[in-house]
Amino acid sequence: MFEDKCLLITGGTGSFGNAVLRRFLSSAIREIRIFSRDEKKQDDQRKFYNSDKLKFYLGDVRDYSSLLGPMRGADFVFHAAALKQVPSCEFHPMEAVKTNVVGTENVLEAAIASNVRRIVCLSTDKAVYPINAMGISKALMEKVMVAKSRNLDARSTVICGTRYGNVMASRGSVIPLFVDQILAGKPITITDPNMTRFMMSLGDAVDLVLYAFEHGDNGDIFVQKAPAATIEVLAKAMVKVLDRPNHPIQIIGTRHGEKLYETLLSREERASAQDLDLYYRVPPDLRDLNYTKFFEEGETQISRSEDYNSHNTERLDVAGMIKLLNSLDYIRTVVAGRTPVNEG
Ligand SMILES: O=c1ccn([C@@H]2O[C@H](COP(=O)(O)OP(=O)(O)O[C@H]3O[C@H](CO)[C@@H](O)[C@H](O)[C@H]3O)[C@@H](O)[C@H]2O)c(=O)[nH]1
Repeated sequence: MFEDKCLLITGGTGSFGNAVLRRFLSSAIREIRIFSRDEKKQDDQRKFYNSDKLKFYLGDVRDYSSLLGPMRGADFVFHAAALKQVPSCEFHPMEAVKTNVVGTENVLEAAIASNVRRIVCLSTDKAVYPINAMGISKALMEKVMVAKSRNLDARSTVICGTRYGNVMASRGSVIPLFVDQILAGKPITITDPNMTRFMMSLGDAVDLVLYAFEHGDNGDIFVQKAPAATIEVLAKAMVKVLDRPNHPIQIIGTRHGEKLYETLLSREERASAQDLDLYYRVPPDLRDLNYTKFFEEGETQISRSEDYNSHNTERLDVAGMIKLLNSLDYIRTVVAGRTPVNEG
């Protein structure tokens, strides 16, 4: 579907943008536009990929006018630009609102005005039952996405979204941290041994977004069914994979804004979601804008439903976690004694 087409990636210098480039640059796509505010990272990308298909646009999603040039003539948009660090959003919540909420509205308005055919917005499991400013701003981003998609004619523009969980071995995340601790001979720091997280690779995340591009209707949100593991299982698997079975483990307690488990689908969403084997598709709430039904009609199906979270999904044991870790390029590189490059 991307043959001879132009794709714009907002936040294109991030881990997701790079994963898309690795997947797409040798395809029949005509042009990939990278939109970001990071001049230095754009320069690095330009040198690293050295491809005529790549075009760079400096700008910020907060600035509507900076989006107009790159949108003109684009067929598809991946909207990946976001503030996604939990602590920084916690301390600067309005910055999260400006980038994640207002920025998304700007991207969608600019895309609609330019007749972009399909837009996929990236969200996170932290947007479901959110407890921190990052998750709250992403939840609102999803609402903006669904509201904007409401009156669109699908023959001109389709806007949909994806949510994914922790990307294994992404920059700054727990797997590279544990590797550094093990290699430096320092104890592995575990927050809470019983805390669970979904385990997805960067490749899974790209597959999910591509699926949304091909199959999404206006307002849909797609979620990948993923296994989960406790942090204790992850730590035990890591010391085995790195062949340090007796490495010390220290429990440090839960960090600020952190949940015991993450949720990919709320109870309501799971009740209405379409099960697509590998994925769930959550259709938009299309109740009429008159609001009457909102107050008068409940749904018994929701009362019987349960959310989809990292506590009740398929649970990996140590052997299963080891297998998954060994499938990551990052881990294979570490085990081979070479300098690893993060998955994202
Ligand atoms: O020293 C540590 C650090 C983390 N963890 C646990 O490991 C899991 C995953 O942690 P991490 O890889 O830091 O991911 P999250 O905190 O879930 O979220 C990270 O990944 C998100 C998605 O990319 C970003 O939005 C967040 O800012 C970033 O903190 C959690 O259960 C943590 O409690 C530990 O046990 N010990």
